[in-house]
Amino acid sequence: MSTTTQALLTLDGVHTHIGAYHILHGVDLVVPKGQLTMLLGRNGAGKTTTLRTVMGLWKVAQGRVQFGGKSIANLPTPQIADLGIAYVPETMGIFADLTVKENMLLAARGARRAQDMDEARLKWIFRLFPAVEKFWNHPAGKLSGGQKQMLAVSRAIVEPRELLIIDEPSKGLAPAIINNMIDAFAELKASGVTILLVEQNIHFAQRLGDTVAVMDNGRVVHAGGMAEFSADTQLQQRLLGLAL
Ligand SMILES: Nc1ncnc2c1ncn2[C@@H]1O[C@H](COP(=O)(O)OP(=O)(O)OP(=O)(O)O)[C@@H](O)[C@H]1O
Repeated sequence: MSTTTQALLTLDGVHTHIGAYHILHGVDLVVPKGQLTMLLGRNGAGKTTTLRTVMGLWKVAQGRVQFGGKSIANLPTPQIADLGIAYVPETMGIFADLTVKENMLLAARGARRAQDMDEARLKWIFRLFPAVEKFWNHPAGKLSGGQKQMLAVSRAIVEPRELLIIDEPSKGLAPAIINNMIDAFAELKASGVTILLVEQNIHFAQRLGDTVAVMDNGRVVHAGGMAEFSADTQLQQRLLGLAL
């Protein structure tokens, strides 16, 4: 990372316990402003726990979490969200029985009707994710996996947010849908949003990521530029166990 790049989110020696288990063992992570950071690592490395800890869904037992220079460790989750962080969990948080429109209205605080939502923003979301417009009045539970993921991201950006945190957006999606997703994230980033993604799909990660952090056993064991990481297949093999 260049020294002129400003960090938007910083984790410093973060430890998290879940019940009796010590899961994060001193996570150091820097998410530079305006960039797309990929958080990679084998199953069980601690990626989801790291995201949940940032969002205040797990308690920070030790260490610092700073967003825009302000300490957010152990603030209540709604307060963390209000500071400008949107989080899309792996479960996506969609209400299956409600329509796409109702799901969007619930995400837009204070909006009771579609007319109350920022029209220009909604048009921009429709352009990024046409399925959201196409299935506007359909129950969200009827959408395909890819469309649900697009709805989940649309809900996260229905109001301007500085940082978007998404857990495995490409999971279970067909390659063609993943390509649409890549284009949408690239455009989101171009709009100035900082993005932190957890990924298992290395090709998705390589095509989108500016920076990369790799976790293993509750720690970040590698951090740097995605271009360098992409070029170093031995490093990928060692850290992710990928077949060459
Ligand atoms: N609610 C929980 N109770 C007990 N252990 C948990 C809980 N959630 C996660 N863990 C454990 O914490 C460790 C890290 O899990 P985490 O979900 O953060 O990993 P991950 O890197 O996101 O993996 P994956 O890619 O499989 O989602 C794992 O060993 C997991 O079993």
